Amino acid sequence: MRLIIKDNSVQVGEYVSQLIKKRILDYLKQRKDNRPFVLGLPTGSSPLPVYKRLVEMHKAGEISFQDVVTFNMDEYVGLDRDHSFSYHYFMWTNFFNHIDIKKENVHILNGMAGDHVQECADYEAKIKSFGGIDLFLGGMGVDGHIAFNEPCSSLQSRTRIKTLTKDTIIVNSRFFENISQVPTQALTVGVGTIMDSKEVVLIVTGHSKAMALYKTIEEGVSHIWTASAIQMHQKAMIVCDEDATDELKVKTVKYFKEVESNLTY
Ligand SMILES: N[C@@H]1[C@@H](O)[C@H](O)[C@@H](COP(=O)(O)O)O[C@@H]1O
Repeated sequence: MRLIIKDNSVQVGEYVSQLIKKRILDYLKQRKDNRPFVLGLPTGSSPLPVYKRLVEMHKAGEISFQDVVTFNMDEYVGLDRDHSFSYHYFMWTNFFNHIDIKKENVHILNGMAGDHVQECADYEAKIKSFGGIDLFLGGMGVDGHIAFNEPCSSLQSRTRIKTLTKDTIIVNSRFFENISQVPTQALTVGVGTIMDSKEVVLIVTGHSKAMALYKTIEEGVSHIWTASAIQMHQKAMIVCDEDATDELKVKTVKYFKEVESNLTY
């Protein structure tokens, strides 16, 4: 696993957006067929600086998303796609409406699906039909969850419905007008779905994520801190800010800074 430590969330956003741009351009340059680049995406406050920079890069003519297919991590159950608190709405407002992605290339779980089991099975099949995800970008909950894989999720889980913990409902209530509006369930890709991606990149910013980052990096793989599963991934990277390293050992921080001073993307 690589750990990239930046001074603040804006620098994290810059690094991750440059990385995504490079991965897409490199892929399209060397591909031998018409298969698009397949990108997994999160919601939340952590990826916002990344979306902002990618939009700027697109507007500056540095990158096109015409040959990119996306799969979002999760969606609340019971919220219509036009609902202003839905992840559909979040993604279109903050990202997709401002780039040249084809509408049919955007995939987000339908939290209003009558048959959740079928919806989730179809989502997994759709990912497979594109040859899997090339890069899954993610965030991390304060309890170390990845997507909506709450503590005690199977580390081999696939896309399914999950009941949210009280902690997650409280933390996510900041996006709603009041806590009673926060849905109690979500559809989410599984830890196994994320682990199947060719590359995983997690954004972790702010002091509130320090314990989760420590558990993910310095302690063992555990279904309690589901992001820790990425210790088992062959190509995983965490990009964090200084505040998120507050619980890490000084020697861990020094080691990763030294390693990264000799590497580029
Ligand atoms: N399901 C999402 C996660 O995918 C996200 O990583 C997490 C952290 O969000 P934030 O980046 O706002 O801290 O929140 C939610 O629970």
